[in-house]
Amino acid sequence: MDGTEQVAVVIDVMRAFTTAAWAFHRGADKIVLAADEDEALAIKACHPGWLALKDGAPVSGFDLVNSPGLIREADLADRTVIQKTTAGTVGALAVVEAKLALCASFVVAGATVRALADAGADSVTFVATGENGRAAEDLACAEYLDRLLAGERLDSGPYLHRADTSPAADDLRGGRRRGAHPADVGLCLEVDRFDFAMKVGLEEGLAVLRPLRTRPDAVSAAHRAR
Ligand SMILES: O=C(O)[C@H](CS(=O)(=O)O)OP(=O)(O)O
Ligand SMILES: [Mg+2]
Repeated sequence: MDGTEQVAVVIDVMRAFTTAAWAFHRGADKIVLAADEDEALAIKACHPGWLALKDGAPVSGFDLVNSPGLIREADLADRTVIQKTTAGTVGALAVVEAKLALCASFVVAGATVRALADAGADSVTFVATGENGRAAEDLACAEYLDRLLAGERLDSGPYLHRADTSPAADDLRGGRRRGAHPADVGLCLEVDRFDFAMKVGLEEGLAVLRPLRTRPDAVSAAHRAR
């Protein structure tokens, strides 16, 4: 795609963009997305006071883990977090130059759709990040967002069920993912837990994720115009 023309929504339900939303809720000012562990640590070295977060088991040099259940206990007031994960942050970096790039999960679903409507987006590319784009929880969230954007009144139940029965959820419950909290799956399935979308863009050479407040009536206004 021509990155500068497109609107992209990058989805990682379990767990990058559920964790990111919780980080903002806990006060984070911004989240810098890093391509890998080395880059995350290099960015941290240049910015004393910034906190580094990665997926997997806790590792020396990193301050936080990619787990909503753990992040919800953290005091991140006015802090900058550098996030590196296997799937979500990699997907976001791939579309960071798009005209509008949002990072999404179920916890910011409604706000994401409002942000798209607010921007007048009539063509949206959804990017499922898990399992090379085949992750059931990400595809369920993408379909949910797409149908909401089309103006359908939806029961989230069937979409959440697909995510709840996904291999990722099974791995988390079974303790096969490192750096996890028992509440992680449940926290990833809280639809509209937060009222902000999350927008990523380039700032001084860094990919920066920030909360994006939306107009509550944006979707209904967009539908009236169709
Ligand atoms: O932290 C996660 O859930 C995954 C990595 S792993 O499968 O647990 O190793 O990363 P994400 O990019 O959030 O899907
Ligand atoms: Mg994932």
